[in-house]
Amino acid sequence: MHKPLKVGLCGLGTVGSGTFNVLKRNAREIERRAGRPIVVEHVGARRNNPACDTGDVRVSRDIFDVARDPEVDVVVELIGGNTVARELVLEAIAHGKHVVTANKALLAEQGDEIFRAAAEKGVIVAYEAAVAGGIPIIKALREGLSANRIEWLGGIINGTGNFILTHMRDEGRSFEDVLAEAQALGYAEADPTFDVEGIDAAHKLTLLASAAFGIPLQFERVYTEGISRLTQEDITQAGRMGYVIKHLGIARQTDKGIELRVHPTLVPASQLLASVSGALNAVEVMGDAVGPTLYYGAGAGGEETASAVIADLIDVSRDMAMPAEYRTPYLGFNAPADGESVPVVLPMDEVVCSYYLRLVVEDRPGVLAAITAILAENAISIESMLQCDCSEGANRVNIILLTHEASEAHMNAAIERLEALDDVVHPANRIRVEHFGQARH
Ligand SMILES: NC(=O)C1=CN([C@@H]2O[C@H](COP(=O)(O)OP(=O)(O)OC[C@H]3O[C@@H](n4cnc5c(N)ncnc54)[C@H](O)[C@@H]3O)[C@@H](O)[C@H]2O)C=CC1
Ligand SMILES: N[C@@H](CC=O)C(=O)O
Ligand code: NA
Repeated sequence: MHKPLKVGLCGLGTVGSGTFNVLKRNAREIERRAGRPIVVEHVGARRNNPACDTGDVRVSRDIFDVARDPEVDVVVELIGGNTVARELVLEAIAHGKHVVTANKALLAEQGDEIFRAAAEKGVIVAYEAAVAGGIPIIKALREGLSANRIEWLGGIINGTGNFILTHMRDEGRSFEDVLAEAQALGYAEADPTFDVEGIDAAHKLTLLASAAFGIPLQFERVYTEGISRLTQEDITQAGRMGYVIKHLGIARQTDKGIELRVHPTLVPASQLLASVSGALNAVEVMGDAVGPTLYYGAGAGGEETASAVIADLIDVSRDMAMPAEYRTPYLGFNAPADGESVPVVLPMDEVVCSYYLRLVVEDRPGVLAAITAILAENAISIESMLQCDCSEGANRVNIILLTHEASEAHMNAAIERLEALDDVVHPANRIRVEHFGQARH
């Protein structure tokens, strides 16, 4: 029989305990796939986790003992964050270990350093679990779709955010109440502002965009807006107009550069993405040869994410004996040839899309004319408009507009002038609109 692959498992929280348990439960199946047993040799954990019986496996309180253990072939980093986790991963690499991680914050922000160190040592760094949890989207982009020029991808890549929006819409529950439930279920990041302010989705989009377009990791260039300012009123009004509000990550190749953006988005209720509920994720990818493809499933959760961690372990087991230059590149592409350029990220001001705008206004003659004049002066044409009651009293109404495509710069300029009107009583609620797959003008 082949020698087992010996795993050093660091972090025994939601994903760590899920990984331990699935490795144990499906040991026979995994062994037949990997061609040898995959066994946990050494666990690094601050404390035991009642969800997981480590039996006679060696457990150290100091995770660096795991990274330095000569018996360990591959270190699985599941502690999260990007301080100690960075040191742990670099230490493991320095000791010649392969690494599997679910840590998108670490790779999106410090991936350059980590992949460079790994390349120098000839070790694998695998991260399927870092994007969309159990959905094999990194595998799809790096391998399954590798014949294609990717035109765009977009999707729901934060389970906590989608869980919150789903329950706010379907049950009218408050943001705080649903967030607390997502935390209790183990979906949220240690700091849940990463989920609700879009940072976690921006980390994931950074990794997706590099794997899709062969561009460097550029987390700092992702335009990032979260869901914390969305109102129940907008969720309801969008529904009345035939849309669902989803928090999306979008990366699109255009003639001028690559759009990289994360924000709440109106999606037509008839589209598949609109019906993705709860902590589920879905990513749609458009390849020039294959056309649209859709990847759907669990984006968060212990065993769900463990599924991707273990798939990476099986890949490590198969590929570690292969010369490094024949393995799948970390981000799916080899470095560009000398003199070959890669596309740049498009500044947000130059992004073009359609918009939903909700203005709360004093119900006085002339207000509508003033609004439409400002939009026209900024080259923004209106697709449809709705005036309806608002909850702020009889003298105030909601004006809701859907626009045709306009540039972000024009929309920003228009909003500034709209908000300066005496009769507009609040900052405008602006939500971008996407019709994936339909021709753009
Ligand atoms: N929870 C989920 O659904 C998903 C999580 N991830 C990622 O997986 C990673 C782990 O997430 P969770 O399991 O949810 O977190 P968690 O908070 O449940 O578990 C992390 C564990 O690491 C331990 N830990 C932290 N620092 C340590 C140290 N210095 N020494 C020893 N132990 C230490 C903590 O005590 C905790 O038990 C994160 O990078 C997260 O972003 C990725 C996909 C889904
Ligand atoms: N907090 C994340 C966990 C998975 O990456 C999420 O909610 O999606
Ligand atoms: Na994944």
